[in-house]
Amino acid sequence: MKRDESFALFAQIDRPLVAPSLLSADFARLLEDVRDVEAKGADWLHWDVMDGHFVPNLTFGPPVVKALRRHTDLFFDVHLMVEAPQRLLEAFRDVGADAFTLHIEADPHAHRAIKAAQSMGMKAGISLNPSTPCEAIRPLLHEVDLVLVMSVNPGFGGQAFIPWVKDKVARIRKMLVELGRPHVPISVDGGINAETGREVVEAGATVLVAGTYVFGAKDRGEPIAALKSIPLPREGK
Ligand SMILES: O=C(CO)[C@@H](O)[C@H](O)COP(=O)(O)O
Ligand SMILES: [Fe+2]
Repeated sequence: MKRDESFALFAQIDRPLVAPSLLSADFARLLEDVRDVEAKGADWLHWDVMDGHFVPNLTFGPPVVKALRRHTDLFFDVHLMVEAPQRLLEAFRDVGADAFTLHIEADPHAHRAIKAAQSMGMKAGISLNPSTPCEAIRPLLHEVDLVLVMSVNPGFGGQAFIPWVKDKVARIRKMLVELGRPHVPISVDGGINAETGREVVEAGATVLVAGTYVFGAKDRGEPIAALKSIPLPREGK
């Protein structure tokens, strides 16, 4: 799916979008892995940016995004697990990030950062850790373009899905419906496979981020197709 198509589609889609998480790709073959998942039907690319402070891990930053931006027209979904994420707005805009998603726990001025990201032409997302209550993001639901619900504690790939996060997805979808914004995408991130993917889609998710499940497969086309075959619940169900 091309960069400029994906957000216009949320009011019409009947299946979730699939965002392979590059954290589980082979960093020595990043371009080959990106080309592979693109050819096999990935809708977005999910970038886990970590600073060693907000989470106890370090990954990649704008230079790596820039290097791959030249090779693909996929939508770049940037998940910032960093403190003070607003410092990085320009840097990620300049290298071609499409969505800038910050953690509510990382920024007491999250609303300012969201408005700034949008004014720079990026989609703005808000993310919350498993133990952060949904209420913490409620005021922002009026204005965000994307909600990223963590279904593991952020920092690492390959962790087990936390099942009670499904209730949070359902609560956030209900809040969005009540606000008259039913098509705002909810993305779920952590421990996603065909089974957990189905569960979160039933709860209201419309984007599935998957690292280990996609990049750990011999043929990445199989997990991508399995996630894309999950039907979205019909409206009014
Ligand atoms: O943001 C994160 C981890 O902090 C994720 O995007 C992971 O990369 C998902 O990996 P899997 O749980 O699917 O292996
Ligand atoms: Fe992520």
